[in-house]
Amino acid sequence: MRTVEEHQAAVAGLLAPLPVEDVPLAAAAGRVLARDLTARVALPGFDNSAMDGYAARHAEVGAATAEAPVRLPVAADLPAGRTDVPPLLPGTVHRIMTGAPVPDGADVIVPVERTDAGTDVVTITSAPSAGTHLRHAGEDIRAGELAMPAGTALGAAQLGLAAAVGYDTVPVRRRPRVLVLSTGSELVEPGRPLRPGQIYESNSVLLAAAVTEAGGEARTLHFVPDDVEQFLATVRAELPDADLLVTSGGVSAGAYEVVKDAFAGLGTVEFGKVAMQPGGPQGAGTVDGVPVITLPGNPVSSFVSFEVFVRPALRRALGHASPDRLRTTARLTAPLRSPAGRRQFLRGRFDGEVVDQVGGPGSHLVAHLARANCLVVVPEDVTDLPAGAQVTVVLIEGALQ
Ligand SMILES: Nc1nc2c(c(=O)[nH]1)N[C@H]1C(S)=C(S)[C@@H](COP(=O)(O)OP(=O)(O)OC[C@H]3O[C@@H](n4cnc5c(N)ncnc54)[C@H](O)[C@@H]3O)O[C@H]1N2
Ligand code: MOO
Ligand SMILES: [Mg+2]
Repeated sequence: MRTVEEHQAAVAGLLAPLPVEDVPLAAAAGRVLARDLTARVALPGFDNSAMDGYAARHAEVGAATAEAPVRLPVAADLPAGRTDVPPLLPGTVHRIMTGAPVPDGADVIVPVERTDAGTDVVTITSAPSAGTHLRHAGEDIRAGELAMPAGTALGAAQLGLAAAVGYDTVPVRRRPRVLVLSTGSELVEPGRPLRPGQIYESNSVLLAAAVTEAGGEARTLHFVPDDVEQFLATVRAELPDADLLVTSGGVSAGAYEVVKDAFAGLGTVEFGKVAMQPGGPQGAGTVDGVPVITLPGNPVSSFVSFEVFVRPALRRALGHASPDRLRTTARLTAPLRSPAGRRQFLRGRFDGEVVDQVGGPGSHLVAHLARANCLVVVPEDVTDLPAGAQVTVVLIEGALQ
């Protein structure tokens, strides 16, 4: 039996880093920076005002009070965007807006609230200390400095920074094209009538969403019954254009294990057990040179297997600096038991401090899975944990990451 780490390594080894492409910023949310990005300009690009008010010399306005105000002529008006900024001559102020360049000679911005807002002559009734409300060129980042290293996940803030330092496109790795194919003669398309013994097919949509969430491009093939010919015909038609095929079902010990049977004499897919629960039966390898990962069919097994094996491999291929989910520790609200020799990935609800187990260990408990926001990891050598014990939790809900 393989360890979780051994199978993770086998799966990760199937997927090479994807080619790099330049993508417009507006289309780059959720992508991963493939190369270091250096700042093309400093931020701020020039000394500028943090407030609407008056650029002044502190020596001339610092003593102003309501009883003894300072009155000075307004020599220039500096809206944001003004590119020709005259220097500040002694005995004058410039009216200035937030973001406008600070004129040479000014060493303080007096906010408009501390004045009578005059446009020709201004009366200043108090002034902040020297240097106040000035934003200095390069204090955020200097030109030529590393803005973001390769591997940075591009969210809102990161894309904002890329634009602010002068990029209209970013180099990112191509999204992996992932085929999703579920198997099972009991499966029926959701929305159709069910006959006794049939169930709605749910792994396709679950796995495709997981692929998308991991940064891949999912292509869902219509599920097939436990029929080797039909399975292989479907796979063969689509495989050449894919970076990865993920299947669900048909890999255990039954008489109709379609995935196992179909790949038995084909390619390099090896089937075996991994010391974990759920997600025991697994397979991985290549078919016609294309990586194939075969997940067990129980919905919770499929989900957990994707989390543990497929997601990190996809994120590595995408160049993510952090292929793993956020994990932390939590205290159990109730005792739990776990089989020896297998790492358990129980479903839990974590509130930032303690974790409740959600449902039992059964890998068919899909309603309970949907209520969980974390996986509770119980190591292979731990069989009993009392209430209050510290456990590792892996956060699986977007909102908590
Ligand atoms: N004798 C043994 N039986 C089983 C073993 C074992 O070691 N010895 N392992 C069990 C474990 S653990 C798992 S997990 C499952 C894995 O089975 P398969 O990968 O072969 O999957 P199936 O048999 O096709 O289905 C299992 C289960 O999941 C339901 N299912 C499958 N696909 C879907 C889908 N697309 N949408 C919704 N539900 C699906 C299916 O109806 C079955 O109930 O094997 C155990 N058995
Ligand atoms: O491995 Mo199965 O995935 O325990 O239910
Ligand atoms: Mg089976």
